[in-house]
Amino acid sequence: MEQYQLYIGGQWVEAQSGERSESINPYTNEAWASVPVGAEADIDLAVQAARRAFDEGPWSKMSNSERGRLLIRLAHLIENNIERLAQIETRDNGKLIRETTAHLKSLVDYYIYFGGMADKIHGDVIPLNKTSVLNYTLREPIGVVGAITPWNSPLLLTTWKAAPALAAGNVMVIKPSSTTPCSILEFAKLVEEAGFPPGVFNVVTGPGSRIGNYLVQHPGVDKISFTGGTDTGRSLASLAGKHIKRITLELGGKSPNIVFEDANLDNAVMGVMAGIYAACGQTCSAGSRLLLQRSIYDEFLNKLAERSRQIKLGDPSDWHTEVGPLANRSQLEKVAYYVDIAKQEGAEVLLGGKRPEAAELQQGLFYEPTILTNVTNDMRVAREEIFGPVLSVIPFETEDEAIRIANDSDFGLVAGVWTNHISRGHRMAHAIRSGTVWVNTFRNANYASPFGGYKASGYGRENGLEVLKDYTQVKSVWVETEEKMRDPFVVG
Ligand SMILES: NC(=O)C1=CN([C@@H]2O[C@H](COP(=O)(O)OP(=O)(O)OC[C@H]3O[C@@H](n4cnc5c(N)ncnc54)[C@H](O)[C@@H]3O)[C@@H](O)[C@H]2O)C=CC1
Ligand SMILES: CN(C=O)/C=C(\CC(=O)O)C(=O)O
Repeated sequence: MEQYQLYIGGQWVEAQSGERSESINPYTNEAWASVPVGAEADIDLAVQAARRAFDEGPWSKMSNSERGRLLIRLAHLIENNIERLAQIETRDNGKLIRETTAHLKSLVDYYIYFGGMADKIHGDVIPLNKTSVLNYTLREPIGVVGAITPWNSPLLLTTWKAAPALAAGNVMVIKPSSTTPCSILEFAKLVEEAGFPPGVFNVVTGPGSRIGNYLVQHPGVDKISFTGGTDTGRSLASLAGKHIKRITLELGGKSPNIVFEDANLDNAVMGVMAGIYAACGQTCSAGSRLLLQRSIYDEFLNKLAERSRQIKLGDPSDWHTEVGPLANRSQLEKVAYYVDIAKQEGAEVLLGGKRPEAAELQQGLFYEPTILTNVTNDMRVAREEIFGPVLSVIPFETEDEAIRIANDSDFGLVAGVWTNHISRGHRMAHAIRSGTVWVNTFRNANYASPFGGYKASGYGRENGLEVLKDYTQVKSVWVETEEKMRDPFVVG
């Protein structure tokens, strides 16, 4: 059994309570690691360490270039540990080794990109119509960032916060999901090895409803960055509001994948599968509503169902596996619950809709790739995030109807559009109310391209230059060169 500790102030420590819990491998359904159960006292220690690091430690005295070099050194350490970290995340989360490895390779690029950005974050000199005054702006770090991260892609989604936050000069207290803490704790070992000063990067594991809440309300925390469910995001936003605390929210989705009759149907089949079966559907970017033009409805569904039946479920650490287990038992139960609701609402199960029967899949938290038909957009299964391999198929006749259905959602995270009519692709991209639209592709992400939601999918952006707005604050400096102060009773 692997043993982990909290990483606070550059030290590896037990939780103040001494309490520990086990992390479960969702493929074997067995405990494989033991981690501390942090509580409020541990958050206090981590925030104090982060505050000290930001307010008076060597980090605050470093040049931007020195901070950038640390991030680039971290990138190279990740590069030397890709296989080990990928195996740990696959063991902790059940994500395919082919995807955790791809994620880890991309993390190298993230830390190089933001390491290179660290000494290019600056303000402006403002040209005024007053010659006696010099006015310039500074773009400064916000301070202590509390990052609350989810279980579906722990290292990737923690990096989406840590790389820009550290590049901008902030310090961090990370609260990973209590169901998948291990890869983040392993990652903290590389942060330590890279030479980040004590207190710059702290990890406290434990129940989000207890210590995540506490972190949001902590007076020593200046900003919260959250990725997770919309319900949790909603309660955190209201908590942050009470404390006038900045918060960015990367929340859920119920995203449309829209296939027109003029699409390359074979590519669209792969794109729909990427949207709903990758990561076993456990991604905010899941294309969980297939909007299918009626003229190709039967032809496309037959192609999709035939390929879906061939999907290889199995051991996520096997490179040939295409869909692994769900990440935790409550997620498996949630998926099964929504399929039951769908049936009660009149949906029909074209494929899957149950746990697999194969003997070798009984131990793990598996659910069959599922296609639901006879779905209308007002059904719960078309309106609520399931976060599993469950596709709801909704037909449409015209482009306008497709736009109406796509936008008829509380969410607005991503959308896919499949058409060989390029002007239609652009029209759809402009008409759909979501933070990302993919045309003839699906589930692309990159360190240089901003990602985030419209509507109930959250606010703020991660990645790209855009993310700096969420990890810096602007100060305006005025310097008067006139000897004599002007009229004190009139604004300058
Ligand atoms: N948009 C996304 O990337 C994700 C969406 N989800 C959605 O959320 C649903 C619930 O999954 P959960 O694991 O419960 O996600 P969650 O949103 O509750 O958990 C995400 C993170 O928030 C923390 N957390 C939970 N409750 C909290 C609270 N009251 N205060 C502060 N932190 C809190 C958790 O410990 C975890 O670190 C999923 O079924 C899925 O629909 C879940 C994970 C990621
Ligand atoms: C952005 N995201 C939210 O859950 C998750 C990702 C990136 C993606 O799917 O595009 C992931 O889990 O890989």
